[in-house]
Amino acid sequence: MKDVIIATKNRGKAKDFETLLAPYGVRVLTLHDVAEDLDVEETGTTFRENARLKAETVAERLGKIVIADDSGLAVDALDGRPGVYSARFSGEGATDERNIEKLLGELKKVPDEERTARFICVLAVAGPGLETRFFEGACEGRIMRAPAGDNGFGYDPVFYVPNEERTMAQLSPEEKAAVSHRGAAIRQLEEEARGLFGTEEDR
Ligand SMILES: O=c1nc[nH]c2c1ncn2[C@H]1C[C@H](O)[C@@H](COP(=O)(O)OP(=O)(O)OP(=O)(O)O)O1
Ligand SMILES: [Mg+2]
Repeated sequence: MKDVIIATKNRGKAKDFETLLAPYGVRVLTLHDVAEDLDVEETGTTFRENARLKAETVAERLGKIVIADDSGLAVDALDGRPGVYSARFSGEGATDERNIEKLLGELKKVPDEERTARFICVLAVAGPGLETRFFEGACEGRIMRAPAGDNGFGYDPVFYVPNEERTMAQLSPEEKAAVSHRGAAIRQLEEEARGLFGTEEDR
């Protein structure tokens, strides 16, 4: 079985990738499996810069092809915040719960029709002797007034997906894969980088 290395320590993200890559019959490995000690500082100011940092640092360490995901939530009423700072939105020791609390607090006075937002995902693929490539996806939605649903991770419980009439956390993993920013980015990658997960015959 072919291994695909994702340069992440986020287990929720890793689960998303397992669902997304299930059709390819590959095994998903994360930093927990291949380089637990490695902590890449996300010093960039764009998703692309941070995705590059994570992918290239880990690819260099391992001497293998690595995919990194840098993603986040852009809220229109907050001029695109928290954006690249989504994971650190509530400051030192941030958790998904605290980030959601801060977000709902900042949006308290924002009326329903102005609560539009999007999830953004940039994937970077790096490897020895390869020029790093990028693939992007987005998913449009609205920020709820209270969390709903137990699936997924991060801001999923407060991200309402209009077409599904549910929050991201109320979707099954397969349903999320079909509509998410991460799903869109993987489909871009699949289109432009055929062979990365093995040839048709390998599957
Ligand atoms: O599908 C998603 N559903 C809900 N929330 C999401 C999603 N995708 C990104 N997010 C949020 C979580 C975190 O607050 C930030 C990602 O930050 P980001 O630095 O890319 O990931 P991370 O620090 O959790 O793990 P790592 O850097 O090891 O991959 O955006
Ligand atoms: Mg991170």
